[in-house]
Amino acid sequence: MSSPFQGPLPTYIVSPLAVPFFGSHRNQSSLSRHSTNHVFRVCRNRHATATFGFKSYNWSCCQSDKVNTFVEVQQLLDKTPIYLIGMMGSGKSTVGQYLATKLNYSFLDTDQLIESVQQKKISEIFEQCGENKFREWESAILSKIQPCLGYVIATGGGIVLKDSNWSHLRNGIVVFLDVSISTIMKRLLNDTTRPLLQGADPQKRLKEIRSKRLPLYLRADIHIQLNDFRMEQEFTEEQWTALITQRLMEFLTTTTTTTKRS
Ligand SMILES: Nc1ncnc2c1ncn2[C@@H]1O[C@H](COP(=O)(O)OP(=O)(O)OP(=O)(O)O)[C@@H](O)[C@H]1O
Ligand SMILES: O=C(O)C1=C[C@@H](O)[C@@H](O)[C@H](O)C1
Repeated sequence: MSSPFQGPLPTYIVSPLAVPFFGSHRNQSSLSRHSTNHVFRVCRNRHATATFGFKSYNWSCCQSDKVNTFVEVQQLLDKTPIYLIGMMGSGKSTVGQYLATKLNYSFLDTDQLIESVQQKKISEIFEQCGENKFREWESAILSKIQPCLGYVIATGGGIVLKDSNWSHLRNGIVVFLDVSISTIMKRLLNDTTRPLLQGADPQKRLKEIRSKRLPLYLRADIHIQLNDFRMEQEFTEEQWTALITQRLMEFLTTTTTTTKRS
């Protein structure tokens, strides 16, 4: 595979690379990971889940507990990276930046890194180099940034396609932002930057892509689906962030278990 890293790396790529590998030094109150058998053991004993139970969640309760929740989640996370996955237009970049700020994390976006390193827009890369080359560069970027403690990482919509990418994603907590096709269509109406949607029938294409990828997206640790709330209007970035934080809290505090991750 040819490397996308030609010449000096931008400083925001270099700094995360200096971060030591995540895992072995971590203590019992956070996450420990055994990369060989893909077992992810989470020690979860810090919280009463009932307080933040998914089903009983409501926004007024969230408002009063919000500050404490962000602090608690930060402590429990102990800088564990958070990878956002999902279809193009699901809001990974938009929500990811907001989430990072709230958790006192930094933010990276694999699409932006590829564009920055290649000095080309994604649409130009697809056109001039082809999708396969883009996927190679995407994997290379992911492997370079994978030890990023304290980062929220918005990934490209197709990152889930390669099995080898999952070995990197598994270094953190993987969150699937699941947004309906109609919402994506509304958001990306007239968008010209997503090369896979430039054909005659973008809605049909989105449906095809989603049904092919859904089993892969569902490998995430946390699945957040807008329809769970039967709401028709869009969630704001702030609401998404509160929701993700609440689901992270649940993930990190549920009774101690050993969970198989495929
Ligand atoms: N919660 C939201 N409410 C309304 N619009 C949103 C929301 N989140 C994102 N958007 C809009 O949807 C579009 C796509 O969002 P964004 O680029 O964050 O998606 P993405 O998942 O990172 O997409 P890609 O994988 O293609 O990079 C943007 O125009 C953004 O402003
Ligand atoms: O879903 C996809 O395959 C893509 C999503 C975007 O994030 C970009 O990575 C690119 O447009 C391809």
